[in-house]
Amino acid sequence: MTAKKILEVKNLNLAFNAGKANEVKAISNVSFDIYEGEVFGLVGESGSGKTTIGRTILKLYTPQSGEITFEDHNVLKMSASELKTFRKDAQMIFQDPQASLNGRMKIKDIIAEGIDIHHLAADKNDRDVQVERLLELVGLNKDHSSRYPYEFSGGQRQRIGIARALAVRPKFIVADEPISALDVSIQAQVVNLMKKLQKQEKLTYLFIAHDLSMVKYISDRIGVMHWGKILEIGTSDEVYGHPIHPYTKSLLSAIPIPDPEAELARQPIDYDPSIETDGQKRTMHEIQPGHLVLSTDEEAAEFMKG
Ligand SMILES: Nc1ncnc2c1ncn2[C@@H]1O[C@H](COP(=O)(O)OP(=O)(O)OP(=O)(O)O)[C@@H](O)[C@H]1O
Repeated sequence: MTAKKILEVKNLNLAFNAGKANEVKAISNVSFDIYEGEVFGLVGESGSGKTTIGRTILKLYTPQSGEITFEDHNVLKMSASELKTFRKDAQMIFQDPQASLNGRMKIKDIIAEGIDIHHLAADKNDRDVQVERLLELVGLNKDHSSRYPYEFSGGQRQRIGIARALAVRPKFIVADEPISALDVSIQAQVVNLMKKLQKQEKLTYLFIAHDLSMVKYISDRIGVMHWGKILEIGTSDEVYGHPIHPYTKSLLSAIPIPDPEAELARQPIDYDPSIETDGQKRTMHEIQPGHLVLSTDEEAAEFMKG
């Protein structure tokens, strides 16, 4: 991992329907950084705010407060030309490849949409060549470029979604639960492909997932979310090997173990969320180098002893 930050998120707050009776505080004071060339995994149960963070970073939602910096540019205050570059550099891979591909468009036109918008092809032939290269890159047959999405399986459609994201040669990708809609049998293939492409194309990912084993496998560092807050951040090995926050401990204790004997002995740990609702002020404390936990000063001192 290089030391240069590609993305900095500071004190981000976002509420849907702000000020109304149905207000939902989706992100509360969230801060984290992503370094160039790393995979940062965001895990947490459904509704914890993962998708909202991903979409806010890509400027699809506007937060009430906070800062987002991408390659030293303030994302929330970009000029039109900065925004155009940002829209090329930062891409998204969606959860449901079925819903995210326009069924009436040929694969080659879906993949080349960004190439056309950003004028990245010299001519029609160059466009075709680029699409063929992308199809091969994601493990699909280049002769299938004139087919339609319905002619492909779920896993193949997600490969098309990946090719579409890569077409504009991005630097950063928000992958929002890219495998959750796929058959378990092909989830690993798609994650392996994403991992290979990340290395090969020197990409940085924000990888959103609630499947903890996949996120551990692909991520360099992990942020654990609950109720709109990031509770713990650390390297995958640290967070999985030495979880500190009671919520992370509980989350990890719920993962089934493939070994039958170990599975029988597994003790799920209950979580008492009063640690989040007692009204005390909590900030991120570095308990171990690079391993941060949302806590009061007293809790942090206890965690450090532990
Ligand atoms: N457009 C919206 N309008 C109102 N509330 C929303 C909207 N989008 C999300 N929410 C709410 O914001 C909270 C966070 O949702 P979000 O989708 O970010 O969670 P998530 O962790 O990504 O969940 P999932 O894994 O189910 O996608 C939830 O309470 C959700 O109901």
